[in-house]
Amino acid sequence: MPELPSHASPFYPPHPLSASLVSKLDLNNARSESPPPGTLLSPAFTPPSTPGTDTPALLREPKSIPVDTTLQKSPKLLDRLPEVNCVVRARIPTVTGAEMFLHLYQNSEDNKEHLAIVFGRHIHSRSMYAPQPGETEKDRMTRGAYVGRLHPGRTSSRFDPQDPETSTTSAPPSISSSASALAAPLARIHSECYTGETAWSARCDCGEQLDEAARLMSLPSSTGGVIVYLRQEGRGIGLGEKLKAYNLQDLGSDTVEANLLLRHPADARSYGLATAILLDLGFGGDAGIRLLTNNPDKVRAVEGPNREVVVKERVPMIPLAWKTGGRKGIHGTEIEEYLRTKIGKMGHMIE
Ligand SMILES: Nc1nc2c(ncn2[C@@H]2O[C@H](COP(=O)(O)OP(=O)(O)OP(=O)(O)O)[C@@H](O)[C@H]2O)c(=O)[nH]1
Repeated sequence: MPELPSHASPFYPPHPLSASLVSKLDLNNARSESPPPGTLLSPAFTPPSTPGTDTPALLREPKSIPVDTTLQKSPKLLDRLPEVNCVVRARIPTVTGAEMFLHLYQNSEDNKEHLAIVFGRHIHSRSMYAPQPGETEKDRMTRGAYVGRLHPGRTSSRFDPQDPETSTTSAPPSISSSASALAAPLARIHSECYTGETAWSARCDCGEQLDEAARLMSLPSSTGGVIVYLRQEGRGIGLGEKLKAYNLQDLGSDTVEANLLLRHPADARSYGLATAILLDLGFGGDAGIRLLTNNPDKVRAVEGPNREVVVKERVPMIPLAWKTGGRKGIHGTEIEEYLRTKIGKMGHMIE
């Protein structure tokens, strides 16, 4: 096996045929005179909105409610936060035109790929920027540990002569040192929902909430923010068990009863990983965050055992159908029942 750079994947060494294939197909210079047939179009060219449907084009900052969690009964939290390490980061131009940086984390608790979806170039992961032994500048840029923007020919991860913002600093700016960070930054802790975010389910509003969080964090007036995307599908019970819960719901149970019938807690999630990721991204300390949620348990739990992160304000996530008087958003008996159970049995604060 040839010597590979430290960033090379252990599983996929470059295939000798790949270079000749690229030149044969002339992929780098592909220019088509006529549009490609519909059958060849990537889904990326078809409807850009996620199953949550689009949210209204309001350019206002969201309304938020001051929060004082010291008055709240503390939920059961781990004594210590888990360790997290951002192993790779990349810029993603999105279908709405906004740009975000996807951060992929490893952690000391499980083997899942938890993510942080970061809006704003001033928000940086500390673990990502820490130097690694023996790495080259190319290695650093390949794993995403650079300031500013990558472009062909760039040689330094720390300075970019083409970008004055990077040329005078050796460390990435932090969110707290950013002059524009007057309002507490927005944060959402989002739990994975394959059905609602990918498979067009109208049983829940998860896809819609993800869209709305991203929209708010990319408003021109926004100071940016982060969506911590935790892989705790089905409120922590996993997709297989959630699908069983759906069948029990079709047989007459609500979402809480279905979990209990399957011998799971009503909600099996925890948020220590989210707290640790927020800290890694510089969201700790008294400056606080504005948390996008309706879930009262989440508000205190996200702060961590010693209030390492402070939730200053809560931004309610109002279902789009309610906000638009039924003109947009998800409709149906299932979503109504789902929201009714969240309010009635789980105490969600959906005004
Ligand atoms: N067990 C179970 N999980 C569900 C069901 N519908 C959605 N989920 C999961 O619920 C999680 C989202 O939680 P919600 O209760 O909708 O909202 P929340 O995160 O507690 O609160 P918000 O921050 O206000 O969104 C995701 O992991 C979904 O996969 C269901 O019928 N049963």
